[in-house]
Amino acid sequence: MDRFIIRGGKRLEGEIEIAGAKNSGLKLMVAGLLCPERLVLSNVPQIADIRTMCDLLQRLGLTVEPCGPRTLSIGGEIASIEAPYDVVSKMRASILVLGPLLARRREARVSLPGGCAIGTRPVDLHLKGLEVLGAKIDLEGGYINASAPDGLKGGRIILPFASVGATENLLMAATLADGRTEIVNAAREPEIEDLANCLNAMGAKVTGAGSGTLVIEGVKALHGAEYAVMPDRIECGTYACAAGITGGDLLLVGGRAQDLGAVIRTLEETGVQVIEEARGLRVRRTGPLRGVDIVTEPYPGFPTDMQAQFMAMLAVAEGASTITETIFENRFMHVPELNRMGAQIKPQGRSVIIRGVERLSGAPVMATDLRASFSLILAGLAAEGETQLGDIHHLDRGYEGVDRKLAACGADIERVTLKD
Ligand SMILES: CC(=O)N[C@H]1[C@@H](OP(=O)(O)OP(=O)(O)OC[C@H]2O[C@@H](n3ccc(=O)[nH]c3=O)[C@H](O)[C@@H]2O)O[C@H](CO)[C@@H](O)[C@@H]1O
Ligand SMILES: C=C(OP(=O)(O)O)C(=O)O
Repeated sequence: MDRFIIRGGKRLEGEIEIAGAKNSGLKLMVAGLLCPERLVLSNVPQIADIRTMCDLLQRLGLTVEPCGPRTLSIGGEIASIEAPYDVVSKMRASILVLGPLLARRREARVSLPGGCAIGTRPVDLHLKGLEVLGAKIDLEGGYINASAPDGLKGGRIILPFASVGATENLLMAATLADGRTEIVNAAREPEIEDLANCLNAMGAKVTGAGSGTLVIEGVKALHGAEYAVMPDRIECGTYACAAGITGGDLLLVGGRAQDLGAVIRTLEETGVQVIEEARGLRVRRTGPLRGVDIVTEPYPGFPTDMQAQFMAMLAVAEGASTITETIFENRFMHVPELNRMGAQIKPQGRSVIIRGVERLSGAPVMATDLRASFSLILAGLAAEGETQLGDIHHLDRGYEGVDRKLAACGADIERVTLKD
């Protein structure tokens, strides 16, 4: 079991290369199911979730091969329509194979993903939307059995909540449906636009990405394409918090302000400067950190995936802050761990009240999910003394080379492997 040992108190300065987005790359890989020709994806991050998706696509019969630095070639025929429990339980994004399998093979058997550390995370909106497109769905033995013997038919789907995953599943399914599909109240996250652009490069007819209403004119077949995964806006926001909490100065190479509006506004409110440069975003802090109030919302609001990282930063800001989490019902698992490091954070229902403290102190802490893990690293970077972070497999799911990237900018962090 690996863990990180962080000795805090170092100011970060230098450059960090932002990787391709986990939350886009995974979906673009799934799009490879929509045609037998090669989909060549570049700027794919080197993280555990991408390896899990390689495994799942291979189990479905596709060939997934590296063909250059950070480049994957995906192709071949679907040989199995079953996404088994052991993969889906590792990574919830596996549910996204449901729509493409139905579109291509007219049947699919996908394990129900179940909840995780941040919430119950049902998939009812995915299933209801596929029913509008003509699929018949049965749940049995923990599996979704779906079929559309006459093929999927275009339809008008109104999502009661702008779910990212449901939008992506339905969008992919609709590309090969017969006729026109409209997805109303579609999610507007930049990753949806990335997926729509990739699907269009494969011959799909998708318009309206980013507007809240997606219109998809079904086509008979898609073809191979080459596409570059967008930069990871959450990784970029996370390292921006590392500059903020350490009073540092980082150039986040490849970071794009266009995807980070609410995050940048909030950084500036806390006293962290963000400057767009030709190669990316420069983030620095020279004055004090100030408390702010944050409410997580669907894009273009403040992202839930940045909530834990801001909480670490606000734990050492001047004055009081509040954070209200509206997307997931249980995304405060990092609170007790931050409090063990000396933070003063009080949960109250869906909100927390944070009273900024002058300093945190290093402690052994455990990660509970991906972003919570990084909030503990951020706290460790600012704390006095040594922080030991265990359970870092959560972090490996979505962040590439954390110790390498941080150490290159002056952090005292090492990854150690403990023998049992
Ligand atoms: C792999 C990936 O891209 N993950 C992201 C994706 O997750 P994911 O696609 O799971 O997020 P959703 O937008 O679907 O979920 C948001 C909320 O809607 C609820 N819901 C969702 C679907 C459904 O059928 N029924 C239902 O009730 C969920 O339980 C959750 O409370 O978007 C989230 C919200 O920006 C991000 O935090 C995740 O990092
Ligand atoms: C919640 C996240 O991912 P997932 O949906 O894969 O659990 C995340 O990226 O913060």
